[in-house]
Amino acid sequence: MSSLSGLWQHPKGSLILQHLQEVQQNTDSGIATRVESFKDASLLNTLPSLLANANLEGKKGADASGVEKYAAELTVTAPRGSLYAGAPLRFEAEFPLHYPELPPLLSARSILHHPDIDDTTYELAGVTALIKTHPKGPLFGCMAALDSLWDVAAVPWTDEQLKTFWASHWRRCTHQCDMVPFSLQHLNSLSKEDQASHLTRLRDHINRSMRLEYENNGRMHQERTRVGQEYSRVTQQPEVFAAWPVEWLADGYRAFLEGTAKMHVRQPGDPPAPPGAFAVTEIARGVFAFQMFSSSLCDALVKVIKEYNALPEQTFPKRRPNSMNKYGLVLNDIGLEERMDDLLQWWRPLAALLFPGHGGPSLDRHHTSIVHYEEHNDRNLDMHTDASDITLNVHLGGSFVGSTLTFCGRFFEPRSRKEATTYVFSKGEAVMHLGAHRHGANELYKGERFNLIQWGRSQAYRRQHGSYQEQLYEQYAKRSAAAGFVEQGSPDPICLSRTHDRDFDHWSRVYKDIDLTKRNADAMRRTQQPA
Ligand SMILES: O=C(O)CCC(=O)C(=O)O
Ligand SMILES: [Fe+2]
Repeated sequence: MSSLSGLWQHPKGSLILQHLQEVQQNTDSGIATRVESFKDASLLNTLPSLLANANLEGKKGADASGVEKYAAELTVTAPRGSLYAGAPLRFEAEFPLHYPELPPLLSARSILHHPDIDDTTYELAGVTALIKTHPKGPLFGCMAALDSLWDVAAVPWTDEQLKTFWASHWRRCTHQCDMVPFSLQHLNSLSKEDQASHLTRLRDHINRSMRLEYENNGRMHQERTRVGQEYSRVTQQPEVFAAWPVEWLADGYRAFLEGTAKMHVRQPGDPPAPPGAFAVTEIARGVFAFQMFSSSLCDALVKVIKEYNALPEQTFPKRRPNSMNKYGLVLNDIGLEERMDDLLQWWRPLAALLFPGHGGPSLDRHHTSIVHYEEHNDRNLDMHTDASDITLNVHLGGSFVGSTLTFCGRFFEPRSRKEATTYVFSKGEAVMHLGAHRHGANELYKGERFNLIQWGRSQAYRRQHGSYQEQLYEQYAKRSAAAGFVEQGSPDPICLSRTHDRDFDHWSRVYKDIDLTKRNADAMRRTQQPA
């Protein structure tokens, strides 16, 4: 255990160790027993001890707001027979310099289905909460909230106290705790005896539902691991599963990454980039296009997609890439998560230059999928913003007519539903834009189109005040709070969204005589795509 402080060089190394040990003791008698006899629940509970024993290569740094911290990545292999056995699981631990005044942060780096892991922040709420960083303990997370629940019987609470309890402790709970505040409301009206039996029933209920949630998540994780492992065994494209050679990048992009070519950003209509430069075209304000993949990489990926789609659904399920497409694939789920991690490393340096203030330099998580448009399946994609900080969209190929991509404004700007630009991809070409940039794919008339979409996310950026995500949540909150909330101003017809705009019905009546597919025709005249 003592190796931790040595390797990590954190001035509070020994205190961290002590806390990790406490957590270990706590979990032995704590969560694990509460989730009666379900062995996989304890996987993450043992994480702190694994962490303490791990041979950590710590690094010192500062987060976006300048807080100095010590971070380390660790790999955990779950015991055989566990639902989490199989691929090693990667985690990240961060301890700020001013620990324990500032809390630590444990988060998953691998995609991992587990009730203690927050789906959007990847944080391990339960484990982090148990690390005692404050005299009273940072009581966030369901587990810690449960701890407080056991004290309730002894101290009858006023309504005001219950309200505060709810606001500070239950906010982050998953649905397993949904009925608890409701149930607590009645507590004060009961006799002492009834309170005790009420709490016992409540505890039983929570136990049962937590157990279910652990089991369901574990099974989901196990199934995902199985699919990835089996597919990587049967594929005819094993080279896509091994580390990708740099030759799979377009020459100019490779030279940029290797530091032998400088980036040259041009506007459409500007003279071409000087010879030897890496050319990036700003096709719309804040939307950048460049050649990224070689033709061989595009072809190899399309083969993977076609091959996987032809496999039986029962053994190789096909998950929808986003809430609006029915066809396509989530590459992270078919055994390519690690390759997609590598891909993120390949475009982060460019994102750092093009979007320094929007998480570009610190992209560290992703959701990666394939969109596939075909005459008889998905033919277009409604105007939308992405659940990403920055998106990379690479055109892999397919022979098609139509299927252009239109960009409007950015979510946080008053002109978010204006300024449309329509673009036609070439094979291997990538487009990079903010997730907040409104865009949509226009009608495909013939053939099929394949694109790889990587939604890049930055943990550090998301924790900063004022990120797009925060604005998005605020906007959603406003919408649900005020029935009848509508977007501001008149949209360009092309920027109207059926799925995202509350005033869609109104504007679609106003624009009923406008042929929205015309944007396709305009863009198509500029290209010579085969039918
Ligand atoms: O059709 C495209 O190329 C864009 C797809 C897209 O925007 C998405 O999947 O988020
Ligand atoms: Fe998108």
